Amino acid sequence: MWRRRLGALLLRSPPSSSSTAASSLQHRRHHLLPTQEPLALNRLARLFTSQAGSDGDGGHSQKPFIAFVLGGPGSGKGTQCTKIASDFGFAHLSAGDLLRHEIASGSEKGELILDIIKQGRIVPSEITVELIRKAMEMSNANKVLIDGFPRCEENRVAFERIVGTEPDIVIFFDCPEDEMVKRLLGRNQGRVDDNIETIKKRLKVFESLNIPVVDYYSSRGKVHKMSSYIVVIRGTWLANIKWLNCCKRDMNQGYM
Ligand SMILES: Nc1ncnc2c1ncn2[C@@H]1O[C@H](COP(=O)(O)OP(=O)(O)OP(=O)(O)O)[C@@H](O)[C@H]1O
Ligand SMILES: O=c1ccn([C@@H]2O[C@H](COP(=O)(O)O)[C@@H](O)[C@H]2O)c(=O)[nH]1
Ligand SMILES: [Mg+2]
Repeated sequence: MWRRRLGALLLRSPPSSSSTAASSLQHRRHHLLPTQEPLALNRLARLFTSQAGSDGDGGHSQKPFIAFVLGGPGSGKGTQCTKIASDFGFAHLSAGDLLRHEIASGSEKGELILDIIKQGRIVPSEITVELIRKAMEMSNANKVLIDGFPRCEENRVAFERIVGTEPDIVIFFDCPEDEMVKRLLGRNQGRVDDNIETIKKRLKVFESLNIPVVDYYSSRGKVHKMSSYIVVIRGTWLANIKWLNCCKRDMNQGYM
């Protein structure tokens, strides 16, 4: 009963088909793996609370449990990571936020980073990996979500070489392009890259450079593909009605 009420609360209006800048972009779906249904999502929740060292005591010498969180721009990585971090006790390290902090520090590196972010390109691996490595060390956490990294194969190789480990899992938020554009244009956080020109570039970079990283980890059985329409409430993943309808349609079309 409570689930049904929550489902109703999560009901959102269907996407508008108006001729926004978003609608000119193709709606693409990635078919690397089937998107997981709600019960399967809760297996991930169990993984977080069992295998992921939840009984650790913080100050430890063991390698932390690492989850890379990937997805296109605006797919909801930051939003979901905030919830996962508070529900499951993960440290949340956003690569984009670390880069923005570096810009805010006024360093010389920050100027280079700002220029790259404005163009929707990828910051050199040594810079990003070093920021992540330091943040991991400072957090001293035994469970870490690394949000929005690695962006490309070169990032991935640099992380594995410098930090000396692979992620335990990769969470991939699958989101249609028109939804991502709509979310980014409505985000309203004053980000220099939330404008349609940069968004188009970020989407191209995502398709050409980030998807190969997801493919690589898929081939190693590490990817948990999730719908970007899910929400996490008190440790339980719930799908909203719009996503369930989307799944039904996909099943009818033989996608799942
Ligand atoms: N499930 C959702 N339904 C609707 N809007 C959402 C959902 N998840 C996140 N949003 C909104 O979409 C916008 C983008 O979300 P978020 O910042 O989490 O994305 P992101 O993947 O971290 O993006 P970026 O790669 O640009 O950092 C935010 O305004 C957020 O509130
Ligand atoms: O590993 C990374 C992460 C981010 N960038 C650059 O920052 C922006 C914004 O990142 P978000 O994750 O969307 O906050 C991204 O478009 C890249 O330009 C990066 O180079 N490497
Ligand atoms: Mg983000």
